[in-house]
Amino acid sequence: MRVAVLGPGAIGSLFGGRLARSGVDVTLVGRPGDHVTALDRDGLRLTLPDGTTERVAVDVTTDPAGVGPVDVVLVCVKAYDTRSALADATSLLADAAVCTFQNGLGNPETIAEFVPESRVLAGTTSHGATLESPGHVRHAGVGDTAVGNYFTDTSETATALARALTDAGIDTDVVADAPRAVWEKVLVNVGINAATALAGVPNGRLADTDPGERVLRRAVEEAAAVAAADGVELTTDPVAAASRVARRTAENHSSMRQDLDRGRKTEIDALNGEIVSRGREHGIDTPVNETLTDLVRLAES
Ligand SMILES: NC(=O)c1ccc[n+]([C@@H]2O[C@H](COP(=O)([O-])OP(=O)(O)OC[C@H]3O[C@@H](n4cnc5c(N)ncnc54)[C@H](OP(=O)(O)O)[C@@H]3O)[C@@H](O)[C@H]2O)c1
Ligand SMILES: CC(C)(CO)[C@@H](O)C(=O)[O-]
Repeated sequence: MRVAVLGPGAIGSLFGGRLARSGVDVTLVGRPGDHVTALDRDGLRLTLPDGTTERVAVDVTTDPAGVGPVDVVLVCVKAYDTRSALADATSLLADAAVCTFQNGLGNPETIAEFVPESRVLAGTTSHGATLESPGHVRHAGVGDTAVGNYFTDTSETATALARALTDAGIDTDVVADAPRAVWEKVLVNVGINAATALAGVPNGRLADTDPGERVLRRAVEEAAAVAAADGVELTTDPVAAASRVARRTAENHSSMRQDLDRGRKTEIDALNGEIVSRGREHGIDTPVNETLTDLVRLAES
């Protein structure tokens, strides 16, 4: 299997590095900058959850046209970069299945603007990765990963990708209902990310304080109503699931909190923002998500 990783940041470098280390033919496709320069010069420095660091030789380029045909493109840019990254990399998409491991809603639909729906895969991952410095990524936390076809029945490519990731040390399940998997992760992020970013608290405060618990519950309940209207049948209680993740990651600073703290753009539009716009389409009021979205946009501005 030939793989291209579009967006070799934290999660893209982790997945790409693990695949390369296990012998898969993988090319990281990034934007010019210090990180890509360091990857090209020194390989990837990957610090593992046990604290050890290894160096992995990786093929990296800023020129998608030079990569040649691939079987799978892993889309690992932030949600707000999906469309422009794919538009810059159409040469990679001729025959490839394109798989998103991004957080948020709307990524598979954006990918489907570039390839037929039968080639759109979507996954979720609870692994945690952090870009420590150019060329250096820390695998901060181990978690579950799932992948499946988003619009059609499970393809051989989805199964082969799950096997390749599992062989590379990223245990990956094939899911028949990828939209549900994506939504279930979104419901966790909708409950945790904006609230922790705005309040400046670690995730655990949303499970062990009354105001935190209230904001999480209201945001997730609104989003679950939108999921139901979107035709998604949840298999778990989404509020309990989000609270469980908040407790399990009690000391973590959510990705949105880190983004706001560092003055970076957040993925609010693909998370709570998408709940608000889909809610409007279905005639469902989402005042808590609307307020969280407005406040994060205000903080970003
Ligand atoms: N990190 C995690 O632990 C984790 C876990 C689960 C899910 N996710 C999801 O995975 C996605 C990526 O997150 P991340 O933390 O890995 O973000 P990140 O570290 O910011 O990585 C994104 C990478 O994409 C690159 N990029 C942007 N536009 C590009 C383009 N046109 N062509 C090529 N590369 C491009 C960026 O390059 P520049 O350096 O030039 O900006 C950056 O290297 C997000 O949706 C996130 O929610 C992350
Ligand atoms: C699970 C999660 C909320 C833990 O911090 C993570 O997905 C994040 O920060 O985006």
